[in-house]
Amino acid sequence: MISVGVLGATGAVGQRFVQLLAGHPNFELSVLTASKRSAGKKYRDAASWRLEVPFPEDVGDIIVSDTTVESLKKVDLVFSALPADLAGEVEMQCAKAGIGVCSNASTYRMEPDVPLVVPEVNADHLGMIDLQRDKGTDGFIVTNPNCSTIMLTCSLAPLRTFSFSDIKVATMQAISGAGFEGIPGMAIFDNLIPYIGNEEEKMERETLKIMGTFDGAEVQNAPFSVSACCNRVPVIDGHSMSVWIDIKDQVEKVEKAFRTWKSTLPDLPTLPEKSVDYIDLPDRPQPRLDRMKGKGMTVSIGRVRPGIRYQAMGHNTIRGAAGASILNAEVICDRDYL
Ligand SMILES: NC(=O)C1=CN([C@@H]2O[C@H](COP(=O)(O)OP(=O)(O)OC[C@H]3O[C@@H](n4cnc5c(N)ncnc54)[C@H](OP(=O)(O)O)[C@@H]3O)[C@@H](O)[C@H]2O)C=CC1
Ligand SMILES: N[C@@H](CC(=O)OP(=O)(O)O)C(=O)O
Repeated sequence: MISVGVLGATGAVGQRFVQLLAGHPNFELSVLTASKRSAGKKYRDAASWRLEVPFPEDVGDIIVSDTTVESLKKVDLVFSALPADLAGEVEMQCAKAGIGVCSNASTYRMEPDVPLVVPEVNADHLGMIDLQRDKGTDGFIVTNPNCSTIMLTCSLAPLRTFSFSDIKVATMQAISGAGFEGIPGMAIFDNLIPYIGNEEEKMERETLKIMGTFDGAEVQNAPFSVSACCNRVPVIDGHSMSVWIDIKDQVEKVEKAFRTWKSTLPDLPTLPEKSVDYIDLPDRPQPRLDRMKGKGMTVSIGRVRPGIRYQAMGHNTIRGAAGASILNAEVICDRDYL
């Protein structure tokens, strides 16, 4: 078993990590960190448990630690669910201390030697870990993308064999994406907020890095353009998006690609049977009905129409955050980087 820690374990993504890691066949949860407000308390008292699944009693007595590298001496790998403005320093200290870091935070995503990985799309970018090691880092930092970017890039994986140059996307994002204390009920109930700070820019730049080619030294960005409009809607979990991609006159072939595409990854505990699932119904995918498909790791696709236009949806704190990071870690172990 590999001993692991979760940074920011009491938050919306942190609780998902704890849920998904409790009982994981390869990772043993041994350290949970949060702010000074929570440090020193038992996890069951520090985390106000807000997920729809029962609290994992086995980890309830772990004493929450301060988020410092000293607290993490007994772990080999940490999953980071820290706010981006706090993640940078401690993640780098961990990597330098020989600990592997799989991070949700946006801090290092665009660094040239940091892999930004959706394993079904660009697992080969993990080769950037060698670049970090060449510079003397004993551990590593591997990041997963912004939650909406993960849904978009998963949906693009089956379309790589087509020729296209322009993608437009309009998102409808769940409120859990802003964290537990992120959006007051009075702001979102009976409403839509047509702005999520920096989200459009992140979707536009991260997609090009993920879909780009890594030659062993650097990533050449993908040669297409992405234009995003991001909206917050009163859904608890599940980011939806309408996508326009300039593939001409090939509706049936695109639909077939969505139905038949399979990733080439080996069997891994968090890899769903279908990373992309095409639903042949006129009013799907819907967050409430489809977000838990593949234990929350499947991106559902529907409504392929001429243009090409289609709809995509996935669970933002599982496929879009904690589950994505755990899958990255499983691939990292499978490739002997840890
Ligand atoms: N929510 C989502 O869908 C996604 C989130 N992310 C990213 O994941 C990260 C976490 O987001 P989310 O879980 O939503 O955020 P939350 O606000 O729900 O949780 C924040 C966590 O960070 C801890 N924390 C806050 N301040 C400090 C501090 N000064 N020192 C140490 N720990 C601190 C909190 O601990 P305490 O309880 O003690 O305050 C809590 O555990 C962010 O970087 C976010 O951008 C990425 C993809 C999707
Ligand atoms: N901004 C996303 C969640 C998030 O935190 O993304 P990022 O990790 O890119 O900041 C949302 O609100 O749904």
